[in-house]
Amino acid sequence: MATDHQQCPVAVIGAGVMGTAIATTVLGSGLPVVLLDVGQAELDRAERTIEIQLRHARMMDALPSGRAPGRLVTTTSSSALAGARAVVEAVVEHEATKVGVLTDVAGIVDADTPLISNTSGIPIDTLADPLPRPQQLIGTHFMNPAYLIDLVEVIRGRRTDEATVTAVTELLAALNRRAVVVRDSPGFVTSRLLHPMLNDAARLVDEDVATAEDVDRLMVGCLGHRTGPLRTADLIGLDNLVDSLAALYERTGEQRYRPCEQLLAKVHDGHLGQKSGRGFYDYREALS
Ligand SMILES: NC(=O)c1ccc[n+]([C@@H]2O[C@H](COP(=O)([O-])OP(=O)(O)OC[C@H]3O[C@@H](n4cnc5c(N)ncnc54)[C@H](O)[C@@H]3O)[C@@H](O)[C@H]2O)c1
Repeated sequence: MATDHQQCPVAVIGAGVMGTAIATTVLGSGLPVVLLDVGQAELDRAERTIEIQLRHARMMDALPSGRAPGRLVTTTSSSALAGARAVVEAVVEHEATKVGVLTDVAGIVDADTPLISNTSGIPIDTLADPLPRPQQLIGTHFMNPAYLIDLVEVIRGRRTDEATVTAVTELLAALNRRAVVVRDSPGFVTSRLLHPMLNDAARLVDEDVATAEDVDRLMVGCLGHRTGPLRTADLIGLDNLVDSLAALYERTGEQRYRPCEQLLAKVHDGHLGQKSGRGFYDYREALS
């Protein structure tokens, strides 16, 4: 009997900030997920976080209504991804790691399975280059928190084919997500605009022009930002922000992308933002 591909799980690789939130979005839409990470501890934490995020998403009316959550399977073995409907790669923002993961999974899933990277800014064409089927790679830049934000930046690589674009926009529609499709370029649209702004905000604190609180208060109160750039940086994860800026700097040579000392020092000290309990702000009480 032929398998109905729509009923097959969505594979999510990487159970960090984004992989967990993407898994919540898919599960909350009633679709099954197989979530892979290299560490069991990350998977255990993700399972607990998904429970909380599902409740939060329902409270905020952010997911399709009237659907029972899909089934979650967690694994450290990539062979468990065989038969996936689509693969979403959400591992760290390092080109070699992403290419390794995508190459491995391309050899495991069916030949027509779309491969999706959630990279913040590494060009899709660069990631596609070493793959056996580069036409099946596409970028979906889910924003954080993915289970609350219904718009997704979709990046069509130079070689991404029409079937992949269609399969991925259909999948996003099943998640009640709207897509804006853009062309490939370092940082695409959102990271190219947002990341240097976050870097500059950290630089202002570095130069003692203003405190983190005052930078954010000005951006919220005067310019209508929702939370301010430094709270946003803490939400993203300062390690990921540094990696994303470094990836953009490496590809463009533009100084505005060079991670500033303030960010590098915080990452060096393990102050990664919300996920570690401290960043520009202190979250330890909320986490305890
Ligand atoms: N954090 C954000 O706000 C945000 C927003 C949009 C896009 N992104 C992008 O999403 C991706 C993931 O970012 P994140 O913030 O979730 O990172 P993270 O550091 O929170 O999580 C990364 C996860 O990947 C896992 N991992 C590393 N190597 C792996 C491998 N070989 N196989 C399987 N798992 C592996 C790690 O154990 C970790 O759990 C990055 O490309 C990032 O740039 C992040």
